[in-house]
Amino acid sequence: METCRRNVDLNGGIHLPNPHIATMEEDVLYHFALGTKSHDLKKMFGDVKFVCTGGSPKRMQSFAYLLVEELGHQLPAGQTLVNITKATDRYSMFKVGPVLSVSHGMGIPSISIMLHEIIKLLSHAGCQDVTFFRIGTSGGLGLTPGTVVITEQAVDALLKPSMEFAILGKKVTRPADLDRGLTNQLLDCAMADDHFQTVLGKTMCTDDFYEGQARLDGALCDYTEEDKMQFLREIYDKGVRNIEMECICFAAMLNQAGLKGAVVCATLLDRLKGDQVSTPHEIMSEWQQRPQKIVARYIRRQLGISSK
Ligand SMILES: O=P(O)(O)O[C@H]1O[C@H](CO)[C@@H](O)[C@H]1O
Ligand SMILES: O=c1cc[nH]c(=O)[nH]1
Repeated sequence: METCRRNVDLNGGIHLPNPHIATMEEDVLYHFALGTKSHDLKKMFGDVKFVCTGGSPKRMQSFAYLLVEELGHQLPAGQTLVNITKATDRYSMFKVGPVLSVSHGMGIPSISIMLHEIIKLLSHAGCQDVTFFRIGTSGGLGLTPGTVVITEQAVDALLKPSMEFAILGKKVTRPADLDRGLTNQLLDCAMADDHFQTVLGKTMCTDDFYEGQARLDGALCDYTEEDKMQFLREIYDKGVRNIEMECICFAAMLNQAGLKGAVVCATLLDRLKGDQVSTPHEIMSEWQQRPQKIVARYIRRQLGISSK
């Protein structure tokens, strides 16, 4: 079942809900160091069908290399993938066939800027039927660390399934629904012989890693351990299975733009058992690859590439 509205322009491409863009002589995508006059966006990006995003520039680079293998993509002899946004250090962006792998930084302001510019980029490029994925990390609730959570509903830090934007000095509330059909198709990409679990759950999005996520180990804290545990148990009882810092904005912006997307995150710890992220780097790096594997399988299926 599809739960999001679809938005296409008369040519079947991505329709921008902002009427002002069509009146502009040039659109500079400042944080990507790209633009409609300086670059042939159609030629560079016209075939994009999937946008995969996550906070860390390096993670998105390694995901791009995973895709090179998974999609059987041929790189010219001796060449490496190019960071398309190398003229700026705000975000990194790699293209592997029809997939863009882009970093979004940490938190809502950072992912919001990236999404504005990537949605405009895809529209300028005339892309059609693009699916978005946030491939991330999170703190789990009551799950074995390393478990992958596919978000069935994004909620804000007050458990609301919508995002409040402050626009022209007023609160504007936008729904943050994700596409149920896509979520279920992703769950179907989890394999019985995966050595990790993949589950569906609500994902809470906060504006802060420490007090915002009920941690006791930030520089500031004026609540007790009992307060913390009561809060975490309460949100667990309401279906929250992981906490991160971008999903509500990702879901609300895509929803508003009529685009479909999914959020797939590895859990790095069980927040019912602690606050510090202290698992050895190699183990965490393997956990971070788990959502990538699920999404890569989905993309392979969509492209009709048989399973290995
Ligand atoms: O999923 P990634 O990009 O790792 O992001 C998660 O990790 C960061 C905090 O460490 C936050 O941005 C949170 O959402
Ligand atoms: O606990 C965690 C771990 C990763 N990312 C978060 O936002 N929280």
